[in-house]
Amino acid sequence: MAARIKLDTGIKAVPHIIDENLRVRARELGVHGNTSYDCLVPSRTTTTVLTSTEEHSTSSSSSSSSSSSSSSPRTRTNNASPPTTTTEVAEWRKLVRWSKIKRRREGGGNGGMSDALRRTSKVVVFGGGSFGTAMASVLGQNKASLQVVLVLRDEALCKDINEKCINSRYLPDYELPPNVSATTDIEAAVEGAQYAVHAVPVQASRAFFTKNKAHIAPTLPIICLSKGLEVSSGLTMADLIAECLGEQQPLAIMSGPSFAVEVMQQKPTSVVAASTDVALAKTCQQLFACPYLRVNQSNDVLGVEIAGALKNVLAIAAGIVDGMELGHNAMAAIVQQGCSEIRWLATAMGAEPTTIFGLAGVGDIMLTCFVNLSRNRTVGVRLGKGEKLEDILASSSQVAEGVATASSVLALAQEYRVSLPVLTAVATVVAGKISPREAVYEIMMLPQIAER
Ligand SMILES: NC(=O)C1=CN([C@@H]2O[C@H](COP(=O)(O)OP(=O)(O)OC[C@H]3O[C@@H](n4cnc5c(N)ncnc54)[C@H](O)[C@@H]3O)[C@@H](O)[C@H]2O)C=CC1
Ligand SMILES: O=C(CO)COP(=O)(O)O
Repeated sequence: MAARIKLDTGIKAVPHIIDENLRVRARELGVHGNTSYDCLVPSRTTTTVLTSTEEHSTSSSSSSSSSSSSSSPRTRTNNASPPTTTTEVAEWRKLVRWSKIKRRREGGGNGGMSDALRRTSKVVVFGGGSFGTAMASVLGQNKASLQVVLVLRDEALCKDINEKCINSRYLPDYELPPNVSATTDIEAAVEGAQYAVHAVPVQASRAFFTKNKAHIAPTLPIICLSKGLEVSSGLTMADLIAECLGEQQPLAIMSGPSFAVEVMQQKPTSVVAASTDVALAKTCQQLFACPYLRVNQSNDVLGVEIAGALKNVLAIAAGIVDGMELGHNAMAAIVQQGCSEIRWLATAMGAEPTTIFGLAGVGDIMLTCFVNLSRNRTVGVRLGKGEKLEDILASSSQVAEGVATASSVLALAQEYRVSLPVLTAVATVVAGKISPREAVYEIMMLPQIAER
């Protein structure tokens, strides 16, 4: 008997990751008669439980005959009686039991300490702005004996962090764990570090790596949090890091909907760690995951990076719509169009469409486009209200990566021959060539098209 897996909890690959130990354990738990333990995962429609034979015959009949609608899973679900409370509770318990077994086996994340965390004694964090500080704080909390060292440029801020356990410039309301410290001495900071977390803004990253290359061992894995494209080259952070430090540098990109302040408040958050090195992506999961932070894993580095960079540009568009008080219909239309444009460009570049629907894509797009905590959205709101970009940027001490990234998007659109009306409009507004009002008018006047 095999339940269809529909639940979107980030554990979609459940049948593949349940190994023999879990099969044995599942038998102990009284899950009978299965060669597959898919049944440990509840289906969204709890009534659609097909046997392997039924499932096979259903799929073959639907491929051979389109007229036999009575045998389609949809019809059968509709005809089935509604689930009883008992069924739901039983299904829920199966999920919880599966989760407990899995956690006990792997450790970390939601309880015990993971292997990666156990064998790590020091992590260095490049950049102590809001996000570098927030993620350093997660690491510090995950293991009390872990040394977490922030590399900053400002001695006074280092003193503050070391003496008061507070980053008074970026996150003044939150206390940092005592094992998080700060220094301006990168050489001392990287000494003995097993991982480096990079949270310097994209446009400052080349200068940072070029200046400090001599101190960064070619084997030191870099876990990059920065989201954007370098203006001068159009490069993603993965390409920029490879260019600055060499192709051999181990690298993972972490991205997804994660406001620094909510991470500090320990509010439930999910991100994705992408690397071509599966072991490194898993290490990111093990280092950062905790009861309030889920870390999915991916090997689509390009997709995660393009989605993370472009969502900041789209957030400026969403902000403009709000600043101009164009209404909810306009907001939904512009954000949907932006999602399509990001998918068109990313897939033309070789990214997986599923990544665009994942945490780094639609997940972060929803957060950044709809929530006022976003600095990129705030830039858009103020542009939409008629403020000048120079004044907006001058009044903020924090980075809004979408402003710089916008111009790189146009070069990519030309290179990959993809038309991106909304993202192009943002780039042109940011460049001061048209007003937000003109941009909106022209977007509305574009020819009517088929959806794709
Ligand atoms: N703040 C957030 O909620 C999130 C931010 N991010 C990304 O993380 C990256 C960093 O963002 P934040 O920490 O928010 O930025 P921030 O503006 O709060 O801080 C930037 C940090 O980088 C340092 N920095 C700036 N220029 C530098 C240079 N030339 N050399 C060395 N250090 C330099 C600053 O001193 C500061 O410590 C960005 O790419 C952002 O998109 C990603 C997820 C969430
Ligand atoms: O990337 C972010 C949240 O995931 C932060 O977005 P902003 O840089 O727009 O604040």
